[in-house]
Amino acid sequence: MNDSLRANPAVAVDVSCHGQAPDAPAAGGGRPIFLVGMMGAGKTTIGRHLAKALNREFVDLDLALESRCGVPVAVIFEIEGEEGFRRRESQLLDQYSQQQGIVLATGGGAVLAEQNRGMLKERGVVVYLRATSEELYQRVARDRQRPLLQTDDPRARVAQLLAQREPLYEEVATLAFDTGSTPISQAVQDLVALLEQHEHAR
Ligand SMILES: Nc1ncnc2c1ncn2[C@@H]1O[C@H](COP(=O)(O)OP(=O)(O)O)[C@@H](O)[C@H]1O
Ligand SMILES: O=C(O)C1=C[C@@H](OP(=O)(O)O)[C@@H](O)[C@H](O)C1
Ligand SMILES: [Mg+2]
Repeated sequence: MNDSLRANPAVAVDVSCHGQAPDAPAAGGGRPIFLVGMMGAGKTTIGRHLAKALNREFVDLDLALESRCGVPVAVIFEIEGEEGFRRRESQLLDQYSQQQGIVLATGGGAVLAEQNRGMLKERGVVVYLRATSEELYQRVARDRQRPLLQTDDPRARVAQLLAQREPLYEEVATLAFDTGSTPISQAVQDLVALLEQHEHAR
């Protein structure tokens, strides 16, 4: 734990953490592709496969934050609250969204800040991975890693967050893609085709 987050919460608000900054933006490589959507939409899973299929580097914002801070996202929430987490998330998004040629999986709440939405819209192609509330819930119900769902009624929480965030995902989206009943491998193939179509139409 290089950030002493748990050992000494008083120093935990060092927003920079101590990990490495992202590499300098690669020359060329195309505009970054940003995946947005709710928890359980498949941003992390599909993003990793999509990057491979497109021969791009994959970055997951939560994993990048965890690796920089040396603690899981849940611990950042525990110690700094959602506000502290969002501050770190915005800072990292600002850095990675300038990196050309990557596929970037954001966290589900990255669209909440207006400043983040601006970065996403201006800097890359934004794909909204969509699924119904029930599909999302089924995918994340047993997962202990998502602090916002550690409530008495996670199903209702997913529904409430989706209702609040859907307009924000739609606001930033260049393209939307339904992941509901599509197996992951098929979703990746379809997304590659959708992105190619989009590039040709530009
Ligand atoms: N299209 C899909 N169909 C079925 N399960 C999926 C699909 N996409 C993701 N999953 C599963 O849902 C869970 C959450 O996916 P994850 O990629 O972590 O979503 P996110 O990063 O958007 O929160 C994982 O167990 C993953 O395997
Ligand atoms: O929806 C959210 O606010 C969050 C989603 C999570 O990422 P995933 O969407 O990848 O699960 C993670 O960033 C954090 O737990 C908060
Ligand atoms: Mg994820």
